[in-house]
Amino acid sequence: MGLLVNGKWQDKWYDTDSSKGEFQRESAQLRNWVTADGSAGPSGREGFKAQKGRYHLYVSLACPWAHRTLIFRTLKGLEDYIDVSVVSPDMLSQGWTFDQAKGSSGDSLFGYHYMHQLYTRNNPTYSGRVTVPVLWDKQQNCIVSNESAEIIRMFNEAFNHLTGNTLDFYPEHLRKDIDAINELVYHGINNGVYRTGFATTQQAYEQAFDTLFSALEKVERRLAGQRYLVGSELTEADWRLFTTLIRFDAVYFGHFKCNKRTIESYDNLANYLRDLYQVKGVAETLNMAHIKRHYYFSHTMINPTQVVPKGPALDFSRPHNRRFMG
Ligand SMILES: N[C@@H](CCC(=O)N[C@@H](CS)C(=O)NCC(=O)O)C(=O)O
Repeated sequence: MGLLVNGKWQDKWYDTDSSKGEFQRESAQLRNWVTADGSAGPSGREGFKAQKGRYHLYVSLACPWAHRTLIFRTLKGLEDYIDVSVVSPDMLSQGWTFDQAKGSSGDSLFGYHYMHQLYTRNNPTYSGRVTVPVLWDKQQNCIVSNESAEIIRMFNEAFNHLTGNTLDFYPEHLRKDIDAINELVYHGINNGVYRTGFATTQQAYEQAFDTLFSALEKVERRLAGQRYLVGSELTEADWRLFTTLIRFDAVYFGHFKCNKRTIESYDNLANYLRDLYQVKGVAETLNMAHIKRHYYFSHTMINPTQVVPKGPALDFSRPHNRRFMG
């Protein structure tokens, strides 16, 4: 695990000394947008027009942020438009690798060994963490974006005129509600599990833990009266929550010490999770072996033996009770 400093790779764990043991996530730096006509998006520069075969998505199947982009690629029918390379679940001294002997598909564009090579191809003096997902532009030979929250918005609409798929997970009339629930879910839950698991003082851990479970309990109550987070329509807010929930009992509960309750023990959350998992195409985006291997094997400061647990037994294909809800 490490980062680039002026284009040079350094093997370094997160610094929590200067923040009283708190894990602070670095903001994504590469923020251009693919748009239908190539005009600039909400940030970054213009010149990234939606075209078949032009963009390549780099993901880890273990990573909840990358998982969002894979789900959107599937739900928006983009498989033939955007191809994918998958890194190995092990993220050790060189960061993400394309080790085919260890579960990676290989880097199908450049045959690189390491993800950091892609970042320095984009910018030879890059400084920052080398994260997935990454959306790459084959035409301009550069990174479009390394921010999953924005990549899913691009997938949601930029290619509609090419694919004819007009499913909308960020509809105009629900945007305010979606933005509001995203805030709670991001800080409390998506990033909350990391803040809990990567805390290096008791106080930072307990604070993150309490924030996490209070957010989960809020969501549990909300889901008592409605099928999805903002009502009866399935939106991006649900998919953003889903990728954390699906990893929770297998990884965050034990490895990140998020162990007040399992998701299985919350009636609404457990049924809701199965409901989302059973949406057509979604189960195929889940790779529990990569998930467990990544966290337990890569975070050697949390789990120095690198032993990966066999359990728990989980079955997300069991029936759920949410079909007839409003
Ligand atoms: N803001 C980014 C965060 C992505 C992220 O943190 N990905 C993790 C994998 S789960 C990563 O690549 N971490 C490597 C590191 O922090 O060095 C996004 O949502 O796209």
